Amino acid sequence: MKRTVAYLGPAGTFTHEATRAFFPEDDVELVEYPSIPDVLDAVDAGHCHYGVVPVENAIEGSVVLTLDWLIHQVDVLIVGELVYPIAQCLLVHPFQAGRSPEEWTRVISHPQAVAQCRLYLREHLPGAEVSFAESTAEAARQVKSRPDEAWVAIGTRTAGELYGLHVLEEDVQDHPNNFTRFIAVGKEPLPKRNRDPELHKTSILVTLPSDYPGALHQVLSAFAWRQLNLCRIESRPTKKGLGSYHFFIDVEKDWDPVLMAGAVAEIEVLGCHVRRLGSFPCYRVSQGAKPIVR
Ligand SMILES: O=C(O)C(=O)Cc1ccccc1
Repeated sequence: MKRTVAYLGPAGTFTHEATRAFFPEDDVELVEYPSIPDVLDAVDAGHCHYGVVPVENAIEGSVVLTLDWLIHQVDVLIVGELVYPIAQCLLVHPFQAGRSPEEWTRVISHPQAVAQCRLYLREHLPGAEVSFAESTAEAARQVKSRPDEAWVAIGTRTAGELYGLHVLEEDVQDHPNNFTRFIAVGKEPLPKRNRDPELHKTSILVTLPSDYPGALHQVLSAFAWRQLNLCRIESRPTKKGLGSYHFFIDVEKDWDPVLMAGAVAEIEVLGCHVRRLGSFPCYRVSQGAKPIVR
């Protein structure tokens, strides 16, 4: 039976490219979903074996919809990570391609993509109104559906090819070295893979019992004295009141019954609630690599 993988679609999103790079095998069927919550729900409900969503971008930071949906709405494991290069392109309908910069009336994209190009848009398309779409390829589809409008989508070169749009400009993000971290989620860990990962990580979600001086310091020291390297810590509101947070903590270590289990047990003794989000292999695609979407 083919394994199914849900991704933030439609075809031609950055997530689509990242999903293909993470699952290049022929016996994997990719299934598009229109939003990040739809991908996570599809995996949680057992409609797909795995799902891929963006979680963090080098310019814009966390994709908070992904983090919050993981915390509050679904019970899935993080089973893998892929860091993928992001080159934002301006895509326009071929009928409109001859316009000058001040004539574009609307820019459409996913909020993360818009945020990665804020300086560029202020300088080069100041007259354009911004509107948001659930994904970059959805924005491309909207531009394609209105040949009479001077609209611009921000997205992948692949979307330009798939939807027959003209690539007006490439690499319009405000900073070079633009990468997004994508996670693969599932109900079960991935079977052993034949590609060696760059490293393994463990993600946990820690909720402090109450706020007292040094509470977070105590949590962090459980990792520090075991020489466990933390590569990310991110707080999100518990939604129960201002000043109350969950902490996402990524540790550069696969799960093990001594060091990792010991650190988690120590944090639990402090009265914290700890949810294990997964231990997983991490991969990276370098800048300039050709997408393998098909
Ligand atoms: O995958 C996409 O195309 C998205 O719309 C989400 C996104 C946006 C910008 C960078 C990475 C992922």
